[in-house]
Amino acid sequence: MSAPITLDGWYVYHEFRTIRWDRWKSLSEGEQHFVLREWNQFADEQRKLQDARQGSFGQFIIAGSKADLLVIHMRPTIEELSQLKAQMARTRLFSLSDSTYSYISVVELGGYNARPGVDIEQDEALQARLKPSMPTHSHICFYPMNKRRLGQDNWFMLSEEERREFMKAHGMIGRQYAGIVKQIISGSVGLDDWEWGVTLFANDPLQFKKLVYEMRFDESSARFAEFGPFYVGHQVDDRALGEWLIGVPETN
Ligand code: VOV
Repeated sequence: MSAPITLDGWYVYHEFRTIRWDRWKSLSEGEQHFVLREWNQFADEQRKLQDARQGSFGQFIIAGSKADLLVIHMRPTIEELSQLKAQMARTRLFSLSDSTYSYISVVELGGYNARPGVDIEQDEALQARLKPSMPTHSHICFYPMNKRRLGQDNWFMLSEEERREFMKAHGMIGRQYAGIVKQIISGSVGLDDWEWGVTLFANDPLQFKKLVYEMRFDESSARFAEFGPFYVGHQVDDRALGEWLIGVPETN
């Protein structure tokens, strides 16, 4: 039994934050705008790097009370992610918030995606999947997961053929959501507490529920999947982030 070959791309850093609302509310409006301007400047630098294909960046507001904000960075190295952590820690927005969860992983594709005779580095379509720009869909869903190792349901004891069959059925369900839900699967064995990070993007958050529910009935999930905490939210530009933090007067 040997581990399947994977294609690994950029490292991924999910950082979840909760705002210290008491401290935020104690700032004057001018101070709040200053905090936002500083953050927007940082975000702008990240978007420029993304445009130059040197990394990937997204900012999201998370629903529910597990977190308020999610920032995602992708970079070629772990060191760059640690640099970004320190850079963000130096911003006032991060001084006014606490980390509630973070996740480190690396974008992962099945080895069979490599085309025979084609250099992976020269395969533009593959490179775009291994080093993805942040999808522009309005909504995001993130959760970490494991494949079970329990008695008869031990994913890692299956033969290559069995695993391939399971993943084929899994992929068939996923394909029905082409153009509706985009997935970034990142491997985290040896990097973080779970084996994979699942980051889904869609313009209609109900499609997350439909897809994940459908997959629950598929054998690869029904028998083998174990899940960590789920997060759902929406992607924000700088203006929407500012309005969410400062509060906009209701119009009626
Ligand atoms: C948008 C939907 C979608 C699509 C099209 C899709 C397709 C595919 C394909 C073709 C492949 C095979 C490897 C490769 O070629 O990349 C995978 C691989 C994988 N997936 Fe997936 N997946 C989706 C979506 C999707 C979801 C929603 C989940 C969470 C499962 C659930 O129950 O909540 C998931 C998980 C995974 C995982 C953990 C792996 C790696 C497992 C391993 O052992 O290697 N995935 N996935």
